[in-house]
Amino acid sequence: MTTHSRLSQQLANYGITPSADIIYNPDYVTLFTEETRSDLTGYEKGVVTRLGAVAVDTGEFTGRSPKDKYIVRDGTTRDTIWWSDQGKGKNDNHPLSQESWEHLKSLVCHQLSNKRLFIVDAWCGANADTRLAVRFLTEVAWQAHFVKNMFIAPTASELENFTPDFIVMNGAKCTNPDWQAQGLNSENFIAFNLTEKIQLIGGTWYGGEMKKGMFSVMNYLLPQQGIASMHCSANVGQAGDVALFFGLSGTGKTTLSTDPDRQLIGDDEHGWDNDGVFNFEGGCYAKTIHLNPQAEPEIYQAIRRDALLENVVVRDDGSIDFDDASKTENTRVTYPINHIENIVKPASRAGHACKIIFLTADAYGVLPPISVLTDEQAQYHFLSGYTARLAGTERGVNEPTPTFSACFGAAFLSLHPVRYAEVLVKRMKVAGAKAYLVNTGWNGQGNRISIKDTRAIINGVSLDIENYCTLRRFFVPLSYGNA
Ligand SMILES: Nc1ncnc2c1ncn2[C@@H]1O[C@H](COP(=O)(O)OP(=O)(O)O)[C@@H](O)[C@H]1O
Ligand SMILES: C=C(OP(=O)(O)O)C(=O)O
Ligand SMILES: [Mn+2]
Repeated sequence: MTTHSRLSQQLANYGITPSADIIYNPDYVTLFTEETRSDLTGYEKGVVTRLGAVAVDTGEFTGRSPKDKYIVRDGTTRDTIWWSDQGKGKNDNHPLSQESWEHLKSLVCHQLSNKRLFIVDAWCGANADTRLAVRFLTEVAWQAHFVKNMFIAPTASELENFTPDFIVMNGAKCTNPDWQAQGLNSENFIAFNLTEKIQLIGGTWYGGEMKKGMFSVMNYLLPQQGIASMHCSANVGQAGDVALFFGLSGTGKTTLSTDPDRQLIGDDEHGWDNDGVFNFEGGCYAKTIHLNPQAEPEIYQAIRRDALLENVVVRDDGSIDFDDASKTENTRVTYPINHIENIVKPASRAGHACKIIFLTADAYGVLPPISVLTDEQAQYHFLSGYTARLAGTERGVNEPTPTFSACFGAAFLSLHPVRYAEVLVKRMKVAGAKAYLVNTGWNGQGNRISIKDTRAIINGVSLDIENYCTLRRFFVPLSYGNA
C-alpha cells in the first residue's frame, strides 16, 4: 500500500474525507515553500525575515485560551482529572459531555475533509519507554512547521511503523456556532478526549495550544506511573549536575536554561523517571519581546533558517523590530533544539537532578532575589506556586498579575497538584536534590532584575554556595532594589 492510500484510509477512519492532496511529514524546504506561497492570504501567509526565519501572525489568538479548554468527562477521566467544578482550587479542566464532544469532532472533521492536509507524525518524550506517538493534522503549512520544530522527529525507520497514540486535529478555521446551547465559554474550543486519544482545536490558530496540549496529556499519564511530569526547563553542567528551572510562562525557564556553560536538555517540559530527567520536546519556544542579542546571544542566533517567528513586527526591509509589542507582548520563536550549540546529544536526557530552582517573577518586589529552601519550604512553594502571570501568554492578561499557580503550571495540570508534589518530592529525596526560590521579577518600582544578575545568582547556586554570607557578594552590585 502506498503511503498516500494508507493515510487516506486512516483519515477516513477518523471521520475525515481525504482529498488527493496529503503532505506527509514535509521537510523544511517543502514547509518553507508552502508557508511563503504567494497565493496565501491572511494568517496563513508567512514572510521571510532578514534573519532567514519565516514570520507568521497567529491571528486573533496570540496566546493560549484556558477558558476554552475542555476534557471529556467519562469513565476514563471521571475519577482521575482535577476538575474545575469539583474540590478546591481553580483550574482550567472544564468538563465536556460526550454529546458536545461528538459535535465538536464533527465540526473539525468537516473542516478538514476534502482539504489539502499536512500530516506530521512526531514523538512527545525523549524516553522511548514512555513517549507518545503523536499525529498532527492541519490545513495550515506554518502549523505543520510549528509542530515539526517543537516535537521530536522520528527516524525514517521509526516512521515506517508509526502508530499514533494520540491525534491532534487542528481545525483552527472552524468555530462552534452552538456553543451557548451547549453551555460552553465561546465559539472557540480546545477539547481533549482521553478515551479516544484525540485533541480537537477550533477557532484559535495559536500553536501553543498543540504544544501545551500534549504537555497536559503527558501530565495526565506520567504521574500515574510514578514519573514526575514537570513545567520546567533543564540543563546539565560539566560535572553532570542537572538543574531544573520551574516557572510560569515568562519567568525565565527558556532564557536561563540556555546557558553557554551548561548543556541544554530542554526549555519547558520534562519528565523525571528512574533513569533521570528527559525532555518531552524536540525544540524550544522562546519569547522574543525586547530580545537583546547581547543579553541572550544563543537565542538570538537560533533565529535563522528553519526557525518560525510568531507575531513579531517585520519592517519592509525584512528586519524585525523586537521591541514592537503592537500585536502582542507574547511574540515568540520556535526552533529545533539543535539551533542551540551547547545541548545534550543525541537524545535530550540526562541523569537525576540535584538543583531545583523555582523561578518566581514577583510583581511586588517582596521576595528576595534568592532563598535557599528546606524540604518543607520546597513543598510549600511548589504547591502554592506564588508568582505572577505575565502579559500575553494567556488571553486577558495584560500586565504582571500576582497569582498562585500550583506546581508553577496550574494551567497544564491534569491531575490534582498533590500528585505532582508527591512524585517530585520522592524523586528529590532519592537524588538528594536541593531547592531554591529565585525571584526574576520586579522591585516594586517597575524595574525587573537583570538577566545578568539572575545568571550570577544562579551560577552561585551552581557553585554549590549554600551559605547566605557567601551569596551576599552577589546582592551588593544588584541593580535590583536600588533603582
Ligand atoms: N532576570 C531575568 N531572568 C530571566 N528572564 C528575564 C529577566 N529579566 C528579563 N527577562 C526576560 O523575561 C523573559 C523570560 O521569558 P522566558 O525565558 O521565555 O520564560 P519562560 O520560558 O519561563 O516562559 C524573556 O523575555 C527575558 O528576556
Ligand atoms: C508557551 C507557553 O508557556 P511558556 O512561556 O512557559 O513556554 C504557554 O503558557 O502557552
Ligand atoms: Mn519558555
